[in-house]
Amino acid sequence: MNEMEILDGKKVASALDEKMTDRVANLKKQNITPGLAVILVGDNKASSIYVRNKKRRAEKLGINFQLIHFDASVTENELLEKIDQLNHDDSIDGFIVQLPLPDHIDEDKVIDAIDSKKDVDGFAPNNVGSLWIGEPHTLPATASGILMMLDFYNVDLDGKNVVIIGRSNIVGKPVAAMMLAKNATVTITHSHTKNLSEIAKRADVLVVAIGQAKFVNKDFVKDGAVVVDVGMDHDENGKLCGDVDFDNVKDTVSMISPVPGGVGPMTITALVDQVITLAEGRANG
Ligand SMILES: NC(=O)C1=CN([C@@H]2O[C@H](COP(=O)(O)OP(=O)(O)OC[C@H]3O[C@@H](n4cnc5c(N)ncnc54)[C@H](OP(=O)(O)O)[C@@H]3O)[C@@H](O)[C@H]2O)C=CC1
Ligand SMILES: Nc1nc(=O)c2c([nH]1)NC[C@@H]1CN(c3ccc(C(=O)N[C@@H](CCC(=O)O)C(=O)O)cc3)C=[N+]21
Ligand SMILES: [Mg+2]
Repeated sequence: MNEMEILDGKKVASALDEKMTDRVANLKKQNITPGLAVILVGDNKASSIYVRNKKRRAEKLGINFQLIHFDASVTENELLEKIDQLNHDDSIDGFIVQLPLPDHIDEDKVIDAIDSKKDVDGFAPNNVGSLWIGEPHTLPATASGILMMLDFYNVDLDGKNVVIIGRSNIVGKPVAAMMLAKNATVTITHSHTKNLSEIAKRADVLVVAIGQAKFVNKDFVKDGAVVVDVGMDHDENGKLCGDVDFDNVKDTVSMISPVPGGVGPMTITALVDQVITLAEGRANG
């Protein structure tokens, strides 16, 4: 049995909050308050948790947080109008449109409408392009938060075999880009992947982002692997859980991020860090 270490996102987040609080205080001396807006459509569970925790953290750090909550029946045009307004609102440094959107709305069209300078999710096509070729303007928050967390625990990615399960634009692909930039050997897997557990078992670092409660068990995990669980799922009792069956793998892994208390708080840290950085850019004209 291994000595297992918890990748404690909550702890890392509070450690990094101190520095961010100082940066916000410095901005306020220059009469600048970082501004973050969030557009939420409908009431997706994972999205609602995200909104609640962002609001809490933004208020704690002294960031101006604005929630725009539309009913699921909102039209694409109403949404695009709101985006245009935020693009031109000087008090808002960055904003995000929470995904998924209802089926009657074209996600690509919505993302395209976001001014890439305010795109704190890093979703706009030119930000995605910059991420893959280097020197990105903004970084997708979840991927960025995962890298901050691994860095905090001194997990070196250079030369490591990384396997990512899930290829979404919001998690899987940006994690791949960022880990590739750290010289990891990256494999991206998805629902068409054959022999998934065998491939996953080759990973030194396994990142799971699929949205299937407790899907990954020890058949997928090499002895001593580092496991990052991105899932925000609910178990059969309606309790929040991840994509990884924590109890099943805990004696196999060397490190694992729990749900809750792992990647979630780090996503918020990365998002807020980015908003503060954009506000600092505004302060420096
Ligand atoms: N903590 C955080 O900060 C965040 C958490 N999340 C959570 O992470 C999870 C994933 O989110 P997201 O990336 O948006 O999900 P999506 O639904 O957009 O993508 C899921 C991906 O997983 C793949 N997949 C689904 N089932 C399987 C399977 N059985 N085997 C292999 N691959 C599979 C899909 O494959 P295919 O492409 O072939 O369909 C797809 O690529 C969710 O629980 C979500 O709530 C998301 C964002 C941030
Ligand atoms: N455009 C867009 N960008 C996103 O980054 C995005 C999105 N849409 N849609 C929804 C998902 C989900 N997501 C979460 C982030 C943090 C927590 C979080 O704070 N989790 C806490 C929950 C603790 C609790 O309050 O119970 C934790 O894991 O400890 C949850 C979910 C970001 N997402
Ligand atoms: Mg849609």
